[in-house]
Amino acid sequence: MDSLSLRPSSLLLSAPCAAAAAARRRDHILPPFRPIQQNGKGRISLSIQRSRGPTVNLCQKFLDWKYSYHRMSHRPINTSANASGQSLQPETEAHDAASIWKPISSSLDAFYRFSRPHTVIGTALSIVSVSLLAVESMSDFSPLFLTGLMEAVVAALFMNIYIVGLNQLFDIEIDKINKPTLPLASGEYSPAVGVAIVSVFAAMSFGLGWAVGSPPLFWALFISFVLGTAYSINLPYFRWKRFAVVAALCILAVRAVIVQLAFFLHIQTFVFRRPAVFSRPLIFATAFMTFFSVVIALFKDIPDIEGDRIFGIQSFSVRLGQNKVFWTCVGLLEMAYAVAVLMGATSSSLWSKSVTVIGHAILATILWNSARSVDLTSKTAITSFYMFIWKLFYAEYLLIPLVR
Ligand SMILES: CC(C)=CCC/C(C)=C/CC/C(C)=C/CC/C(C)=C/COP(=O)(O)OP(=O)(O)O
Ligand SMILES: O=C(O)Cc1cc(O)ccc1O
Repeated sequence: MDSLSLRPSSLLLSAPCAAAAAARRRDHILPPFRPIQQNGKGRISLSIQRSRGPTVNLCQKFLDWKYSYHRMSHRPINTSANASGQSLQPETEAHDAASIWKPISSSLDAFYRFSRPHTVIGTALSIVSVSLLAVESMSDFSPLFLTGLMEAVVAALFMNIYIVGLNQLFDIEIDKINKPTLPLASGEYSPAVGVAIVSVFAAMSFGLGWAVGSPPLFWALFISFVLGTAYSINLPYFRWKRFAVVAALCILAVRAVIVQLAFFLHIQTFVFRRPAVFSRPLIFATAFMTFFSVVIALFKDIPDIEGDRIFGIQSFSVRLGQNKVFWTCVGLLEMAYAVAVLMGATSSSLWSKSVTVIGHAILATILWNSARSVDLTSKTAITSFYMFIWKLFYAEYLLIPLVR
């Protein structure tokens, strides 16, 4: 099973050939190779495709050198006995410790990449932040609140890992071009391992959601599961990521509506047993995150134009061009900051007014200055700006509990 019944609808070139050509054009320092494979002897081997041009030979030489250097630097030096013949052993022990630690650290590293940490941080921060909107006084910081919050965060993170993991399972071939370091695309995880991880995380999320017994929490998990599945899965009428507007609506529904409303309701009605009241900061958070979700949905595809085009994903960047989408995203975020400044200015609380106005004005300025210096011809520069947008997303959730 190479990827889960992925059938690119508009293949102009044969996928492996196109992948090799695309990889050659990428501004990654990577040779045009097929996925990294473990050859069973612990050595990483790369199966080079078709032509072996000078770049490939250079890369192969570099990798051979790196491998032999790696082996040399790990070769144990015999210090098992000193001059008087006494046994020393530390090198063997150090070698054993390294051979135990290395696979553990590389599995942790692969799982870290598989979990798409920028989305995990966003989910955790957003749920903590909207939960704080339900806090009315210091006495609300009770073990009851902390338990309810922890349950919601953990269940949502499990679902987050299911959603992003399922996406990688159905995108193995696309990610070989767009995101070759993801563990399914690189071959570090087999599809069977991917299926096992996503199944376990979906089950743990629903198990926890069910055990907690909070209707808003359970529905939040269920709707996110349905939308996350429909977004990626390759079945008739699904794989909504192919349609730019529907794909953006899925992300908007979860990140703007469900996260704000359902997680607030979980704390407000299930944990605190208070009536549902949609306060000004909650409405602000939902409106602001509507802008932000659209920006994330649009922006995440800007660096991926190559693979998306080959596999028939009609993203906005594929249809309109990277430059247009980039500046639309910057414009949308600047508009959201302008609305936030205006809304802060109308606050009746002086400290909240100051924090909201000044905080958003600073973020808007930083965004503008950073956007102007991005080299739109470099995939690395666009990707790093995308990660900067996630940092603005985190910063927003630090400001939201201060909005009154
Ligand atoms: C459970 C809760 C409340 C939150 C989960 C938080 C998440 C993951 C929200 C996103 C909702 C959603 C429907 C996401 C689908 C988006 C997805 C998996 C995008 C990846 O899209 P690609 O275009 O394949 O991007 P990459 O190339 O970066 O993989
Ligand atoms: O989480 C999200 O809001 C969308 C998303 C963005 C991304 O860069 C990778 C995965 C993903 O789900």
